[in-house]
Amino acid sequence: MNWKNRSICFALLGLTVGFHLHARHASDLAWALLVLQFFIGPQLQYVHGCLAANPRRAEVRNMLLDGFGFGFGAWAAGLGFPLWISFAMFIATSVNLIAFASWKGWASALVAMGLGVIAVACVQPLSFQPDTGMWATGLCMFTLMLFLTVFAQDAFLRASKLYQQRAQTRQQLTEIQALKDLLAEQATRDPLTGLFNRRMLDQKLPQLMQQCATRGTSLAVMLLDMDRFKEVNDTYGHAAGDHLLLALSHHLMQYNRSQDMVFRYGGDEFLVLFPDTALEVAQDRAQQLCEAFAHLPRRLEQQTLHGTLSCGLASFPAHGQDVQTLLQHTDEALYQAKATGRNKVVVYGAQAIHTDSIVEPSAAQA
Ligand SMILES: Nc1nc2c(ncn2[C@@H]2O[C@H](COP(=O)(O)OP(=O)(O)OP(=O)(O)O)[C@@H](O)[C@H]2O)c(=O)[nH]1
Repeated sequence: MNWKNRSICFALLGLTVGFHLHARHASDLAWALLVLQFFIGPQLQYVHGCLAANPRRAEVRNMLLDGFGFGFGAWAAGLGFPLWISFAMFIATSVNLIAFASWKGWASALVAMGLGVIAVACVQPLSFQPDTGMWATGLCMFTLMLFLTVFAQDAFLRASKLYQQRAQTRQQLTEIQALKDLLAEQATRDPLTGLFNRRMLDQKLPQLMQQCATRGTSLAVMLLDMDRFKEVNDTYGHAAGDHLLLALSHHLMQYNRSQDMVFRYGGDEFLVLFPDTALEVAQDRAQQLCEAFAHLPRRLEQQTLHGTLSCGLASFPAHGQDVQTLLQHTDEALYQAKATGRNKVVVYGAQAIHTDSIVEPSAAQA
């Protein structure tokens, strides 16, 4: 309970006990104790709580002290257990401590109050005078009601805050998950073309090989490389080179069947996987793809860029039964295409086939 609510509830309880003391013509000592416990005490406890290294523990200590002090000890037992006052004090102490430590708190409230009774019993015989006057009873009921209301309101505010925090945490978790998904997606994509990168190839190729092996089909692997691409960069600049790379990636995606997968293998090299595809079919597709690309003029500002492609083809399981061998043989086929004049499709272990395309060099007419 906060300082304001605590001060008000204590003042009202002090007033209640005051009415009772007045009716009984209490001694000056009783009045002094009353002022000390109900009016000065909460302020001292507040200061103590603020200065404490562990405010929560200090608050529990304060409540136990309350239980001992105003509970059965100094007031309830000392005054002969006035019914309403004792009841209100017991409820207040119990509820406070239960809120902090559940049933353990309730037990400690009982112990604190019991010690209070024992303390009184040590100095005077215990008596039982349950009646209180109308004012004391009425004020006591009002105080108890106010205390419980304030307590419930406090609980409501804390629960609302907790609910809000949970909602925020859920929202943050959703955002973190979205970011994680985005990062995972970005980690598998080439930033320039948006195509899958080599990391993704490392995941997908073994899966597709396994899939084709299970189905008894073949997987064709095509490795493409732009011919004399360095000249494009050198002649027209890096941006023009990027432009051509993007054009090629769009072209590959257009020629792509839904089951095929296109990867940027690195630099000006692209790799296409044709699952469940016979080598001859893949070869035809490669042929068409390269020819179409070579005939496709791409305008960049004042220039028209042309590019031809060299292409190596290999097939699983015929040309390699593991990832490394298959890629190595595809690369060798591409190397052969380059070595034997570029602008052609070469199947691993077979004769090169010239692409019916424009004349090299690959780039450039204004
Ligand atoms: N514009 C651009 N150029 C790149 C990029 N990545 C690599 N390159 C360039 O691509 C060129 C690749 O050249 P190579 O494949 O080695 O040689 P080439 O000129 O294509 O000749 P051949 O392959 O033998 O026909 C290099 O000049 C790289 O700097 C890129 O993202 N953008």
